[in-house]
Amino acid sequence: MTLEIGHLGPTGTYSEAAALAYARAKLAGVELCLQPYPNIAQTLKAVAAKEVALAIVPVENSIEGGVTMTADTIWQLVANLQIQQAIVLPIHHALVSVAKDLSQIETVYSHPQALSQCQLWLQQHLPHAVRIADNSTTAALATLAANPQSAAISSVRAANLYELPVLVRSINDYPDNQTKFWAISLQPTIAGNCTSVAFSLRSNTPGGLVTALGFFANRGLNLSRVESRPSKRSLGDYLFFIDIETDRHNCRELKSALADLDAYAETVKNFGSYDTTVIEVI
Ligand SMILES: O=C(O)C(=O)C[C@]1(C(=O)O)C=C[C@@H](O)C=C1
Repeated sequence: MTLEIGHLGPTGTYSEAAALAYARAKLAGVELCLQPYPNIAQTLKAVAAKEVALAIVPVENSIEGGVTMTADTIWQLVANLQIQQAIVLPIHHALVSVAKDLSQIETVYSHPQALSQCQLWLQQHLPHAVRIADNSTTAALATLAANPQSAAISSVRAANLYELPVLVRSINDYPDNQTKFWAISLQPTIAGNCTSVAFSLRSNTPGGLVTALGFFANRGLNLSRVESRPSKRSLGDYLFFIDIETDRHNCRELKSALADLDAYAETVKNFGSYDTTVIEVI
């Protein structure tokens, strides 16, 4: 049987590299069919619509923080998306271009996350180049061969796939650049060292968030991430995304904390419990 895995395309993205790393670590012997999608929202919608069995999407970067399209889309989709695994990938950006040197480059294309992760380098080395946000780090690569005034921020792996020269290697502003991806499907997940939940509150009142987080603190459950996103209903109204450290010794506490949160919050979405695989080299 072939397993269809959706990821941000076109081919060569870090999301595709994460999908391949996940498959090597967890799906040995399974026949794969990788499906590139034009953006992260469409990748997640493809799992919800059962077009693909699994999607690999970026969640959080060590320099730039949360990938907002992923958080917003998993909250909005009615389907009960479940995280099967987190995959942490090292991210080493390169400047890819057929230009002879930097002085020829007028435009730099990339995903907004990658442009932000290299902003100090761009400011120092290409202060006059126009930065153009694209759907992915590889979206512009097919156009670069004929265009020496343009460059893209991409991986060396992607440059090789598109047979393009790497003009400068390792241009991210901080060398320890990592992005966490989630492998998401409709399969329920109940065990793992992290549980991800999102919730909205009934009203914006003093102590509302403290009360919600207290359900976990009072039971000795540690949170490893708290992130807020606008609810998009009104200015100052937020959704909260939390990651809870879990193991087989605290599942009773987790269950009762989630029951309290369910009763207290307006809407709660539980994206499941899962483990993390850290990839050293891609
Ligand atoms: O554009 C890509 O190559 C992606 O897979 C997306 C993405 C992201 O959204 O964070 C993934 C990893 C890097 O942090 C930069 C871009």
